[in-house]
Amino acid sequence: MLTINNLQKVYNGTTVVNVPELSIAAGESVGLVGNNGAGKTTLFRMILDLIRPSKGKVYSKGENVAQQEDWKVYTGSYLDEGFLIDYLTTEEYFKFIGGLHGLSDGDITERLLPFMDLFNGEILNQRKYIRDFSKGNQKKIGIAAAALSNPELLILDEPFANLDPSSQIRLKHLLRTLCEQKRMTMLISSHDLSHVIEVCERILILEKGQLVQDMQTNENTLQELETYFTV
Ligand SMILES: Nc1ncnc2c1ncn2[C@@H]1O[C@H](COP(=O)(O)OP(=O)(O)OP(=O)(O)O)[C@@H](O)[C@H]1O
Repeated sequence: MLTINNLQKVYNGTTVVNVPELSIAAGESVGLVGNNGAGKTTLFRMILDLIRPSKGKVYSKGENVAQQEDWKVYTGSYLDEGFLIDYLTTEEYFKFIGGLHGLSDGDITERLLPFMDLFNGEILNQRKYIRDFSKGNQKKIGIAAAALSNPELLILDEPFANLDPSSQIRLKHLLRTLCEQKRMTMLISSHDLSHVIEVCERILILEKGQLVQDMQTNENTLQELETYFTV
């Protein structure tokens, strides 16, 4: 599904991402972990062609994301509030995103049903603009919009951050369901080691822009990660 070749990003003479090679197969759920400034968001931004690499290429289903457009149809993503449209209500925003994918109002309502637990009665029919929601609720809106089209590839940057504990647990179950039932390929970054290993079958550790570990999740992974990050 995704292939990265010799990818580098350099800012002011400092290499902040340097990934010689990475392949993510269709249907895989991959968690990206790493300390602040490790380069997770920069890597996601290059995968989504939001910033251009200093060197190297990202291929989605064999297509260079910087040169072609087809990948946009089957890719859902939410990195930050910049993905939202602040002056719309939630309903208007979902309708806008759904419209890009040819979804009817009925389709949108149906696609949002699995999110109702996560929404906790605070997202729909609130008669307020997206800019007036809390950071956590904005994140819920963004994640739901990213998943609305049932994308083959879903990319989320720190989906658990800013969510209360109940919402984190609901989101964890929801993401697992999307992986298992829809066979979505998922790439998520997280500072929450226990949540990310419960959602993802493969974990990548990024340190100073380099992928230093690539492991399949098993019963020892949490302990291994905790040991790794204990300095
Ligand atoms: N536009 C930019 N100009 C200069 N340096 C940048 C820019 N964007 C990111 N960086 C630097 O690149 C490095 C990687 O940042 P990035 O945000 O990708 O890390 P991260 O792993 O997502 O961090 P966090 O966990 O804190 O969100 C950091 O040192 C950051 O300061």
